[in-house]
Amino acid sequence: MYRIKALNKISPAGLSVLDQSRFAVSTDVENEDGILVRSADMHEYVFPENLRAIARAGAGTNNIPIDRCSEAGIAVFNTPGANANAVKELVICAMLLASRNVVGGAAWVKDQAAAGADVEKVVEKGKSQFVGPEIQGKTLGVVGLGAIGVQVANIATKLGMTVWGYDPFLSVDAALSLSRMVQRANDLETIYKNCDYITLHLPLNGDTRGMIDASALQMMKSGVRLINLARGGLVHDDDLLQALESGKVACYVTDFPNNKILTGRNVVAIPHLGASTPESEENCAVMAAQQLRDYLENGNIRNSVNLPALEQPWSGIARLCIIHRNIPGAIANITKVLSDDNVNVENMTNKSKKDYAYTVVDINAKIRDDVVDEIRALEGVLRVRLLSH
Ligand SMILES: NC(=O)C1=CN([C@@H]2O[C@H](COP(=O)(O)OP(=O)(O)OC[C@H]3O[C@@H](n4cnc5c(N)ncnc54)[C@H](O)[C@@H]3O)[C@@H](O)[C@H]2O)C=CC1
Ligand SMILES: O=C(O)CCC(=O)C(=O)O
Repeated sequence: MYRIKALNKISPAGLSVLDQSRFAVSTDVENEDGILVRSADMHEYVFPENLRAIARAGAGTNNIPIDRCSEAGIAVFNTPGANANAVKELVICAMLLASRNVVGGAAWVKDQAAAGADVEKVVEKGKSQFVGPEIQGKTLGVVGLGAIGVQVANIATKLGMTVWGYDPFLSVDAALSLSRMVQRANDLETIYKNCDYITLHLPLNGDTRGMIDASALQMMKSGVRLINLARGGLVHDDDLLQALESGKVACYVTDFPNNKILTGRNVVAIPHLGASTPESEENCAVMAAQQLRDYLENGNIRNSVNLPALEQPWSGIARLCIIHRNIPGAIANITKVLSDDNVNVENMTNKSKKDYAYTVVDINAKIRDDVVDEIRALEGVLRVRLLSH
């Protein structure tokens, strides 16, 4: 029985992937084998000895200490694309909210009613203060052309916008999905200087933290509208507050409000609702649970952010799953331990991702615990699991 801890509310459709006869899922299980998580901050999380995998039902993994997981031989999964449509739809909404001051207008109407005014009369008099431009004919800059950015860029062309996209690491899949109407920018400056609307769709990491700072804002068009449904940390709050105050930024719509940014003028704050649709929550939960199950039961890896993709059909009665450093001699050392003990390898796959590698070995005979321990003790080996079929 595998023990799975859910650190956030996970859609029941996802939980149903984990058959109750083999998986015990709860919020308070101890020494868990796997974790299902959405946005819970895991940076201070103490890993129990048994923990083998963390599945993030969502895209961003900045809430998970990836390096610490890798060193502990814990696979981290996410669910690329599973919530992209939900975010795309909210970005369209955000662009309109950034333009038409629906939020300000709606609050004003309620205030009028509360103050005893005849609302039908005052709306016609007062509405001019909420005038805002159309998005058709304007220029949109999309920073990050992954699962979400591509969808946003493509649909914006259909809304009559001129669209620029920037992504220095554009994947082949994303390039193939991107509309030919979207112009590729070679640098951020092109986006900053040319766009009336800028929307962020890239991960928060050491390179991107605080990228929207005074120097970036200075390059932008006066009255630019900034949409951030990616992560709050991409923006330097103090610099943005100044730009809002001066009117350089006409509106900032964020899915990641904090107390500081909420003090700014023309800030539309959404409580992290980008992926909060039943469809997206279900997609993410199902995908995360399937990946977690396949890893725990079969050692297969799909959509891991710290380990290579590897899927091997079973061809023996037992399977060794070895996470190790990506160093010369690692595979030779493993096969030597096996051959010294007369263990015949039926099938074997090795894949690497940056500093880490993963080797799956199928064998058709029982293997002694001390042989597994010998592999565990090899230089660079981080985690060994023995699965049976
Ligand atoms: N508000 C919400 O509820 C949600 C927010 N997100 C956020 O949106 C981000 C993007 O999500 P997806 O599109 O699904 O991820 P993705 O991984 O498919 O796309 C991210 C893209 O950003 C690009 N990128 C990386 N560094 C870059 C840089 N320095 N400059 C420009 N592009 C760069 C990558 O090459 C990749 O194409 C996530 O990392 C997450 O932080 C994602 C889903 C829901
Ligand atoms: O689970 C959620 O609601 C957060 C989604 C998100 O931010 C992500 O997928 O990166």
